[in-house]
Amino acid sequence: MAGKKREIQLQTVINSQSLWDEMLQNKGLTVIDVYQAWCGPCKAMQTLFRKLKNELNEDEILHFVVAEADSVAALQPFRDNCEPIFLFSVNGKIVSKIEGANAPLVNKTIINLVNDEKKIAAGEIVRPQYHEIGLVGSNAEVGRSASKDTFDRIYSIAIIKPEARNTGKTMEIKENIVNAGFVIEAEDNRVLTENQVREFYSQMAEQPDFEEFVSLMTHSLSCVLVVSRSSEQLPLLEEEIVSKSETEPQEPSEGQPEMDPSSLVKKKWDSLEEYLVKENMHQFCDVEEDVDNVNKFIDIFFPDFKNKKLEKTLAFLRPDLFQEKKEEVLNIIKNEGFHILMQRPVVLSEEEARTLCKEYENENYFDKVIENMTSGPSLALVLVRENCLRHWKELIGPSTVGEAKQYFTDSLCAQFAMENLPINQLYGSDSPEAAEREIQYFFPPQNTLAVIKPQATHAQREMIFSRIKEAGFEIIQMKEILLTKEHADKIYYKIAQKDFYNSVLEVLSEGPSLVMILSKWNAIADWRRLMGPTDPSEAKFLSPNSLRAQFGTNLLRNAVHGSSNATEAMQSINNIFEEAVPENPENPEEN
Ligand SMILES: Nc1ncnc2c1ncn2[C@@H]1O[C@H](COP(=O)(O)OP(=O)(O)OP(=O)(O)O)[C@@H](O)[C@H]1O
Repeated sequence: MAGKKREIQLQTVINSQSLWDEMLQNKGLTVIDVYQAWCGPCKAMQTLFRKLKNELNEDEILHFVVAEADSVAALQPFRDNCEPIFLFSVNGKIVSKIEGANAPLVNKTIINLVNDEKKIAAGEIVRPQYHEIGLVGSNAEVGRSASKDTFDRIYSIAIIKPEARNTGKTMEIKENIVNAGFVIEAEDNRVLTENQVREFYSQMAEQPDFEEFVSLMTHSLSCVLVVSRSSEQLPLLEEEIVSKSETEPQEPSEGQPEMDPSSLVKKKWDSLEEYLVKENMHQFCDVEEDVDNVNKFIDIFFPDFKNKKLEKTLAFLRPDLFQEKKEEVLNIIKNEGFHILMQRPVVLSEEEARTLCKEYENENYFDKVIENMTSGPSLALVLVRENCLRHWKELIGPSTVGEAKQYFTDSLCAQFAMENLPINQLYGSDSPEAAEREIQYFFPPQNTLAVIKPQATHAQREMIFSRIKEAGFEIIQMKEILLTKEHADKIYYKIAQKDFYNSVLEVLSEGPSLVMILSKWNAIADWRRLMGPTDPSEAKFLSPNSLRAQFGTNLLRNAVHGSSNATEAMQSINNIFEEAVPENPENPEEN
C-alpha cells in the first residue's frame, strides 16, 4: 500500500480530456506515461522517474503524469497499443515520443530537456524551436528522439478441412504455419454449419460441385484458426535460415524428441495463402485474408476473441536461478496473474544455448554464458495471461544486470542477479511469433486416446470439454461410438483377460461413448493426472478436482478412460481411428 501511495504522489493521474488540457498548462517539462486501462501504467519505469525526481529536485519544471489512453480524446491514436508510450510535453507542446520501456533513452531525454529548461530560465540559451508532434495519425511519427515503433498485426482466418483432419494432417499444417513465422492466435475444432460454409466459400458458390462440397465440409470436424503476422519487416531472409541450418547440424539430446534449433530463427511471409500455396498445403487449408471478411469471420467463429485476448510466452529460468530460487520465482509468477500452462526442466545443447542467448553474442562473457546455460537444467515454462508478453518482459526487466541495477531496481533481473554472470537469469520471448516457435520447440505435442464413457450426461460432457481446453489439450479427432466388444478389445486389450472385463464391456454397452485423440506436450501423463485415480471414491479423497472424482460414480462407471503409456496410446489410436495420425515422439518426458 505504501508503494501505491508513493506512485500516486509521483505521477498525477490524467483520466479525462479536461484534465489533459489542464496538464498542458504545466510550466517546464511534463513526462507523460500513456497507458491502457487493461494493462495499467508502466511499473518498470516508476523507479527511474522516482530517482530522477529526487536527484534532479526540479519540482517546478519537472512533472510526471500517467494518462489513460481510453479516457483522453487526444490520446485516441494510442488506444489498443500494447507497448508503453512516453510523451514529453514542454510548456504544453508535445516535443518527443518514445515507444517501449527504453529506460536509458527516457532517462537521457528527461535530463536533456530539464537541462534546456534550466539554461533557458538562467538566460543562458533561448528556447529552442521544438517541432511539435501531432498525435493524430502519428503512430510512426517521431520527434526529437524515439526508440522503436510498434507494428500492427495482420490477421487471417484459416480452415483446415475435414479431409485433412481425418488424415491426421492438422498438427503438421499447424507446425509448418508456426515455423513459417505466423502466430496461431486462436483455434477451434468444430463441425461447420451449412451457413458458415456457404458464407466462407461464397466465391465458389457457382461451381458445379459446390453442393457436394458443402455436404463434405459439414459432415465432420474442421479446425478453424485465427492466424496473425506482424506487419514489421523481419531482418532474416529464408535463404539465410536455410544456410544456417545446413551448416550447423544438430543431434537431439538424449530422451528428448528430435528438435531442430533452426526453427527458433525468425522467418517471414507476407501472406498465409501465399505460403500455403508455395508449400503445397493449400488443398488442405483455406484462407481468408480480406480485412473486412476476416473481422466478420472472427466474430462468427470466435465471438470472445476481441474482448479477452490471452497471450502465451515462453519463459526460462536459467540453471543457477532454477537450482537456487525456483519456488520463490514461481510464487511471483502466480502472484502476477500468470497461469503456468506447461513446465519442464531442460538441459540445453550448445547450439540451443547459442540460439537463445544470441543477444549476448558480442559480449566478452558470451562463452561463459554458453558454458553456464549448458551446465545443468534450466526451467522452461509456458505462461498465459492477458498482455502476457509485455507484462513478463516488464517484470523480468532488461537483459543485463548492469542496466537493471541502474534503471529497473524492482525488476526480477535486479532482484535475482547472480554474481558469476552479468545477465538476466530469466528469459521471455521477444514477440508473439518467437513465442509460438519457442513453445512448439520446447513443448512438442504428444497424442493420447481419451474416452468419455456413456454414463456422462450432456452437461457433464460439456464440463469435461471445458476442463480439457483449460488444461491446454487440443482435441485433434473425435467420434461418438457405441463401444461394442470388438471396439473395446481395441482399447482395453491389456485387461481382456481380467475377471472384471465382462463388467467393463457391459458398462460400455449402456450407450455411445465419445472417443477422442487429445494432443499437447506430455498429453498421456497430463490426461491421466486430470482423470485422477481409477476408483472415484479414492479420487474424491486423493484428487478432489479430478474428472473421476467429480463425474465418476463407482469403479466401473468412472467417467473417463486414457491410455497408460506411449505404446498403448499409439496402438489404441491406430485401432480406433484407422486413418493415419502423426506418431508420438519416442520416449516422451514426464513433467
Ligand atoms: N478391480 C476392478 N474391478 C472392477 N473394475 C475394474 C477394476 N479395476 C479396473 N476396473 C475397470 O476397468 C477399467 C480399466 O482398468 P485399468 O486397470 O486399465 O485402469 P485405468 O488405467 O485407471 O483406467 P482406464 O484404462 O479406464 O483409463 C477401469 O477404468 C475400471 O473401470
